[in-house]
Amino acid sequence: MAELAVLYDRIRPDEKMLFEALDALGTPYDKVYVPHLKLTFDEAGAAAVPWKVAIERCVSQTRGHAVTRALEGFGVQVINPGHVIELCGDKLATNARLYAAGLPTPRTGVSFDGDAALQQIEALGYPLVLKPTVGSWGRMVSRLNDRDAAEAVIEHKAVLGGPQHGIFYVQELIRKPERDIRAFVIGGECIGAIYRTSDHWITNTARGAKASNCEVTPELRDLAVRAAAAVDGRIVAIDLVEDPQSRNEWGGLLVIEINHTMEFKNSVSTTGVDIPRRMAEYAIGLLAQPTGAPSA
Ligand SMILES: Nc1ncnc2c1ncn2[C@@H]1O[C@H](COP(=O)(O)OP(=O)(O)OP(=O)(O)O)[C@@H](O)[C@H]1O
Repeated sequence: MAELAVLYDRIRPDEKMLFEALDALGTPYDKVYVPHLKLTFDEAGAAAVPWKVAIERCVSQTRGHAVTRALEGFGVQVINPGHVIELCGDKLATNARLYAAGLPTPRTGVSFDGDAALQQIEALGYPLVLKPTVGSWGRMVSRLNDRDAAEAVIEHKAVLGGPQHGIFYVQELIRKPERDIRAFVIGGECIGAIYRTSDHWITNTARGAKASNCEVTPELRDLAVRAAAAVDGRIVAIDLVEDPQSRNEWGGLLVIEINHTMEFKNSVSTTGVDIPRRMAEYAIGLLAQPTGAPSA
C-alpha cells in the first residue's frame, strides 16, 4: 500500500501514459480500480485507506466525483478536489464562476422552461449554440440557426423529459477560425497548449479534429491560469476560442469550458511537453508537504 493512488475505471492511453510516468519517477503508488473499491466510514474503514494524495482519472464523472468526496472524508487530497469537479463538471456552474471572476466567455444565457427559453433565444439572436450543462466530446452541442431549429430542439427536450432537459443553456456562436484551443494548467502553471482544427464548427478531437501545437502567448497564459484559479483547479485543461470580434485584454480569447479529468494523449508529441510526467511530479510534490496542502 502506497501513499499515492491513481483512481481509474478504465485504462485509456492517457492512464497508461500516466502510469508509465509514475513508474519512471520511481515513487510507489497504487492503481485503484474504483468499481472494485469499497469504503466504510468507521475506524477499520479509515485504516484501509493509506493514501495521502490521489489522482482521480475516472471516465465516469459521477463515479469520479463520488469516490473523491468519499476519500476526502478520510483526509485524502484528491486531484482534483470534489468542489472543483462540481464546478468543472457543469458548464453552467463553470460559466457562473468565470463571470463572477470577471473572465471572458461567449455571451451566455440560461433559462428553466421551454417558453422562457424560446423568448431568451429570440432576444439573444441567431445563430446560437445550445448545450447540455453536463457532457463532453461535443455530444448534443447544437447549433440553432433560426427559430425553426430552436422550436424543434426545445420540443425534443420537452418530450424527452428528465432533469437535464429542463435547463436551457445557450451561447452566442463565436465565428472562430476553424479551431479552438486547449491549454493545460498544472499547479497554477500553463505548461502548454494545442489547437484543435476541424472543418466542422465543433472542433473536438473526439470528432476528428486535428491537434497541433499552439504557442502559449502571454495573453493565453494569463487567461488559462486565471481560469484555472477561478475554479480552484489543480490539474485542468482550459478550452478557449478566438473571437475575431472581441477586443478584450486577452486578444479576443474566450473560455468555453474547463476539464477536470483532462485527456492529453494527443498533446504530448504535439506540444513536446511531457504532460503525464508533469502531472506525476505535481502529485508527488504534494506528498512531500506535511498536510498534503496544494502548492497552487
Ligand atoms: N459558443 C460557441 N461558439 C463557437 N463554437 C463553439 C461554442 N461552444 C462550443 N463550440 C465548439 O464546440 C466544441 C464543443 O463544445 P464544448 O467544449 O462546450 O462541448 P463538450 O461536449 O464539453 O466538449 P469537450 O469534449 O471539449 O469537453 C468546442 O470545442 C468548440 O469547437
